[in-house]
Amino acid sequence: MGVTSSSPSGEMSGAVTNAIRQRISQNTVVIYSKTYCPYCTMAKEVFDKLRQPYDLIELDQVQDSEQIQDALGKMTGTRTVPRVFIKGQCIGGGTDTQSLYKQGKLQEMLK
Ligand SMILES: N[C@@H](CCC(=O)N[C@@H](CS)C(=O)NCC(=O)O)C(=O)O
Repeated sequence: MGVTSSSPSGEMSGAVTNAIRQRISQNTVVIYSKTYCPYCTMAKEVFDKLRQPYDLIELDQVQDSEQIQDALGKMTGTRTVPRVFIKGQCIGGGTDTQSLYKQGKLQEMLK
């Protein structure tokens, strides 16, 4: 994310939040995930089925993951993974993604 760990915490969290905002505004679908998380797999499988590309951040494989999760918690009200964004809006986690898909609402959101 290009953020140094030596930044004061306020500056750091602002930079992390800005980086998330930039990412979700530049990609139709963004998934903040962890490689071993079954709910994350559930969300990824839905978009794979739809052949919908997504920007994927595996938080167990990046630096600053705690700060990113904190920022996601503040932005979306939930700190768990996955955090799934469509067109800049958080649609929730894995169960939410699957439920929206089954109702056909996810497909509508992607149009
Ligand atoms: N109901 C949530 C459950 C998500 C959940 O429990 N995720 C776990 C990982 S499998 C989590 O975020 N645990 C805390 C953490 O990894 O920081 C969903 O469907 O997304």
